[in-house]
Amino acid sequence: MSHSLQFFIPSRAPYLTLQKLPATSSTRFPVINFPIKKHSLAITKSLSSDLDAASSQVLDSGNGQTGAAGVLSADNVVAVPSDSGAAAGIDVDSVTEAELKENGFRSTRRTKLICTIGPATCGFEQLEALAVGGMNVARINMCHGTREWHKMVIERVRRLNEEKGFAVAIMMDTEGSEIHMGDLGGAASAKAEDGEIWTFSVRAFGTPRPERTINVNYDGFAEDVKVGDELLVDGGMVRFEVIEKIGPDVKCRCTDPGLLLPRANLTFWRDGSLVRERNAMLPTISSKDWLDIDFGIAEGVDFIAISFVKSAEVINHLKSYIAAKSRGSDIAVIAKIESIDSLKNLKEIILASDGAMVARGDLGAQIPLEQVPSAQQRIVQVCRQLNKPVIVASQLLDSMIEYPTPTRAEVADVSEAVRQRSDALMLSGESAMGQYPDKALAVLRSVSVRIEKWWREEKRHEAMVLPDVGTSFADSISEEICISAAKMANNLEVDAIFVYTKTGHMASLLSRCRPDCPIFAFTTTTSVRRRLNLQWGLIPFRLGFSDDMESNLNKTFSLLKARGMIKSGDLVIAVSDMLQSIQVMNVP
Ligand SMILES: Nc1ncnc2c1ncn2[C@@H]1O[C@H](COP(=O)(O)OP(=O)(O)OP(=O)(O)O)[C@@H](O)[C@H]1O
Ligand SMILES: CC(=O)C(=O)O
Ligand SMILES: [K+]
Ligand SMILES: [Mg+2]
Repeated sequence: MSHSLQFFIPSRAPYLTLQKLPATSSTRFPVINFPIKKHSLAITKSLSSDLDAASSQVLDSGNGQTGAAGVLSADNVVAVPSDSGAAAGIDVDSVTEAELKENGFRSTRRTKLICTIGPATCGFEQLEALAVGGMNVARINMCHGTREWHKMVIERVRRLNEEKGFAVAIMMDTEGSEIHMGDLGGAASAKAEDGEIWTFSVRAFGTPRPERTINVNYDGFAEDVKVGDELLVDGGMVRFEVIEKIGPDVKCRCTDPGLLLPRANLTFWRDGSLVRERNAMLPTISSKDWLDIDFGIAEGVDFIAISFVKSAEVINHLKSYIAAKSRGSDIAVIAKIESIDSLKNLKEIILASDGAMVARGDLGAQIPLEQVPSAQQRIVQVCRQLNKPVIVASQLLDSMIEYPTPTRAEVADVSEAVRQRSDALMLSGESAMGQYPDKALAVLRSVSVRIEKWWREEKRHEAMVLPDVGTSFADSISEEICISAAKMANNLEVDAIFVYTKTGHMASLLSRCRPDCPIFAFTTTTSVRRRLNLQWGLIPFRLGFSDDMESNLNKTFSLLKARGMIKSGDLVIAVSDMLQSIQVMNVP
């Protein structure tokens, strides 16, 4: 039985027709017992076949989606030659593969994990252990380390991806030009004791650094502070009171002792509020940041995270700079929300960006700590509504820098970020210089999987209204398709949603709906695949596909079945951004 429906489409989209799928589709992919079979609609965009039909037949899967029971060791990871055997051209990391085989679709982790790379994790084997443990994105912080060191880390992550089939993305995080201390002349830390007098100065001190002296990067420092001000290091980890100013030198008495770390952030407070005199005029992107950004573009990093964003203009400026400098490449810009100004201009900053980070470390030094949780919730919500990935960062498992188990409060904090359905969680010091980077990652992984499962079982999804984010009618169609597909997936309890997407946009629209099942995102380039690895619920694969959905599905089914990653009878919903349709089918 073949039906054809003609729909009147307004003249703004004359190329759209709405038709029923040919009977062959449902014959090939029988949708047993589901009325949807008979009403499977396809909205066909006839100008869509710009696909490279000859694109490669390689299939890569996402990495490290380890389930609750999915304990995998590094030696499980095998590089599969891409020209081997029946399932020709499959190249897949064994972490995802083993997980799908052993635990099925439902147990895959939806929340993505970011690890800051530092001295504790920069070796090839250490990076590999993180990838096996579920790292989706490796972050390098330009506040620390040399150019050579950053280059080495990028090369190692790349090699890991090439040799083992991972899709670990690289995020470069700029230093920004807020006020911070110097690098302590090479010392790892310095201890400030109660009542000690320290000198903070814009003067650069020689080596060895004189006792109890700290260099400050902001020229206006001595002019802007006043006697009686409170000086907070890293948002209050150590506190000083300003007692005297002598030219460029500011003498301070330690009132809350603690460890000073290299390049720690400095804020000063007067009468209970943050002082932002001329430092409010500091550029968001310093001259050093621009050099780092050039380096990031040249190295082809996947994300550039901009520290201390104050307005949307700086994001727009950077995006056009990247577009001019790196024609064709698509580096995503992540706005770090860590200042009062960024909270004030939140919506427009997020609209201009490709994603945002709740950078709670510095944010907690700029607003009262008790306001950080509500700010986090607001940022996560705005990002979800505007369809931008959001990262919750800093101090998630801070005690694990020193101890092998987290505190109960830390587990509760991680759970809350997962329950808010943020896209990604980030480790900072825990993975950069802590003693238990793998254990910290394992805690993020197991808490994520557990809380996601609990939340699905409870079916306590916030009924979030997802506003239109696109600007064209075609965009609205994509959004409606994704919202409907996600809803159908929940109601029909399907095993997975498949999305065929060249730019990744349809995949992100599906991710925004936070459906109960995982989303297999098939895309043609490794760079889009890596970028999708930041987004909630997406398992990104690279696959050469054509504009013929039936052959794409056939190919995908046989490739995945040959690897044991799906099986006959699994119920799947498929959407694509070429043929705009929703298909429901059992795997043949
Ligand atoms: N590349 C590196 N080399 C040495 N130490 C590093 C490196 N990256 C991070 N660290 C250490 O890990 C700690 C936490 O890392 P993190 O990236 O959170 O830095 P941060 O200084 O707190 O700045 P930010 O506000 O940008 O996050 C740092 O304070 C530093 O001691
Ligand atoms: C990550 C970061 O920059 C912060 O929390 O301040
Ligand atoms: K930074
Ligand atoms: Mg910060």
